[in-house]
Amino acid sequence: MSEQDRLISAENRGEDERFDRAIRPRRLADYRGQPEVREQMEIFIEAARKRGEALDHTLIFGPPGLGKTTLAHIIAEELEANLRQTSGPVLERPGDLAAILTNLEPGDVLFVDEIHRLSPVVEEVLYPAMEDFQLDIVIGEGPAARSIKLDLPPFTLVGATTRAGLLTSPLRARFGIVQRLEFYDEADLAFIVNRSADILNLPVEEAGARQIARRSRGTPRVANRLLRRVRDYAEVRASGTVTETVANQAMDMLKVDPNGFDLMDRKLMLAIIEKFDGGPVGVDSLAAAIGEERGTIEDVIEPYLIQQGFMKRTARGRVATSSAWLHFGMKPPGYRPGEGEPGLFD
Ligand SMILES: Nc1ncnc2c1ncn2[C@@H]1O[C@H](COP(=O)(O)OP(=O)(O)OP(=O)(O)O)[C@@H](O)[C@H]1O
Ligand SMILES: [Mg+2]
Repeated sequence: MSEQDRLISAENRGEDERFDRAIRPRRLADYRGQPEVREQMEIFIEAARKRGEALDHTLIFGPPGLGKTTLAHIIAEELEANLRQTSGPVLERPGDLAAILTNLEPGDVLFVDEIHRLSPVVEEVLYPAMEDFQLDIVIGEGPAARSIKLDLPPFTLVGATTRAGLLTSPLRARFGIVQRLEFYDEADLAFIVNRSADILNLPVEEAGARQIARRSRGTPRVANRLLRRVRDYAEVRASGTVTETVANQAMDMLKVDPNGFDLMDRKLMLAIIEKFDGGPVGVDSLAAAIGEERGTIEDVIEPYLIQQGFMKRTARGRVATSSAWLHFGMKPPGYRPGEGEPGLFD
């Protein structure tokens, strides 16, 4: 199964985007969960507004589908500022960034998605722009080349990344506000499912919403995607209402298990257990063993498994925890009866 086909992949694609526009929260008050992030941003935004200044540059990081893009849009909305949007890989040359910067209005929010993928020459242009609202740029080539300095209006750079670790330290140091998004708990995901269902005019029973929330890998995008598939099932195989039974049947059919693990999660855990005796195994060997890219393992698959305690990252590599062995009905190495599920191997 490729990343494209992965039902609970947190990647964003076509159908999602249309649906996204309808259900994406637009104000901080509708941004569910992430209480610390919300409280801090409320204060920073209000303070900036009161002073009539641009908000400090803000870096948002966390695994895919947790709400980085959503939060960037909300920040602009709450500041009543224009949002200009671009991304690291799109800005190929310094001139691409210079063109955007010189068109900014005072107080604008410039959202740079995948900011860890900026090329070094483009990043150089960003440093003085962020720090002093100045643009240093070389025009022309050879002997005719000259360097010019331009003043920029005060603006807010909002950067988003799934990999804070890949940011260069000079870039990281230029963000006054750094927010890390966490996986969502079941109650928040159930709330998000109910809100989306309302917008879709889809009747969902509380227990049905709970089941979807439970199997969403802690990720709002996954919750919304599962809701859409469960809706299909409810309309074709049932009366159209998402009850607990309908939700469970639909998700069993989709092979999303009660922990929210899908085929990729299971493949990864099983590879560590069966091919590497439970680990530790280096991420590159693991990537080769399951035919996945290292980046996909690091960004998309393992953060949730680690957060749920099914996998560990150690200095010597990835390790499957006893929860992972037990999940597959296998006996973890060094397992003593009485730990984990009682009686299973007695
Ligand atoms: N806090 C939230 N409350 C309600 N819905 C949310 C929240 N965060 C995200 N969502 C929903 O989840 C979807 C995915 O969020 P978003 O696109 O912002 O994720 P992302 O972190 O930018 O992902 P990626 O890394 O793939 O760019 C959005 O369409 C939005 O509807
Ligand atoms: Mg995004």
